Amino acid sequence: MRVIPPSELIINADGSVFHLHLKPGQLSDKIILVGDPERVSSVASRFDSIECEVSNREFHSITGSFQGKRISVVSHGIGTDNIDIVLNELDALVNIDFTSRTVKEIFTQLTLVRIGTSGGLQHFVPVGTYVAAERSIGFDGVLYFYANNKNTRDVAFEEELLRQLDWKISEIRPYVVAADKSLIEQITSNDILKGVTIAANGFYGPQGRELRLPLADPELNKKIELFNYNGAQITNFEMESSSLAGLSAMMGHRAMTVCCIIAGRVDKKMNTDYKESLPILIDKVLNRI
Ligand SMILES: O=P(O)(O)O[C@H]1O[C@H](CO)[C@@H](O)[C@H]1O
Ligand SMILES: O=c1cc[nH]c(=O)[nH]1
Repeated sequence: MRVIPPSELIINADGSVFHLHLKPGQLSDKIILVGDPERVSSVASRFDSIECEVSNREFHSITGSFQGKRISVVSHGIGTDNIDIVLNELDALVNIDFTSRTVKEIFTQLTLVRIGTSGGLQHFVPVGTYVAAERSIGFDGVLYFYANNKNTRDVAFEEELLRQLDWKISEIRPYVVAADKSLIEQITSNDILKGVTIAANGFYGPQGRELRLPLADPELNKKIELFNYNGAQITNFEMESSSLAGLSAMMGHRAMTVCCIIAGRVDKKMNTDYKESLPILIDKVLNRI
């Protein structure tokens, strides 16, 4: 059996995992992920009891009980690269024996729902809408570093994307992955829109925002808005759903992202008071996970 060396799976002196500072046993198999460390407290404020709370860098975790369900809420910060850290460490906490440093014989499946904020890309996705990423388009490259990533990707969708967007940023090839189908059904019910979400590798240029630096392809967002693949249109921008869905599928976990639209990129509207509309989405997810 392969023993994973200390430099590859880094375990802190207190027995916790390197970045998250969580110890095996402190994590539930039902996990709510959020970007903002403060949002962790907002989710946990609805818990009936708190079992543990741990914080390191942007990673803030609370495990507790909500209406008889043991749930962990973990913040991941911003970006798909952070998801690589969080997913690998969450998976290690349940599927690797920290004493023997070997992969456990019995697999534990995690259910992960990311609750985020997002920019809307269609008139039918105005500020205030809740959108689940049934499919994600990754502008990042995280998935490409893992073997057999092609088995998880929708290559036909990717090729159509390159064609319809007349893709000019040749140094990057966007990839397409699906969220867990059964989890999408469980969480969306009939009051959350199922969409196609772009996980951009930045908030400004990669989402078509031009401040001082000109864009490599100023027409890209227009083409994104017009894209249509067998009736599916691209609904929104955020920054993590692709690597979350892709890595989870490769590891055998159930994962999805649901976002509250706070920026209307088509009609240029912005809701800076989104901290009002997120609690409603948090309650929906807590009740359905
Ligand atoms: O509100 P969160 O969960 O952080 O999600 C969105 O907001 C951040 C950018 O402002 C990115 O992380 C993006 O994915
Ligand atoms: O426009 C937006 C709003 C929130 N998060 C994003 O990534 N983009």
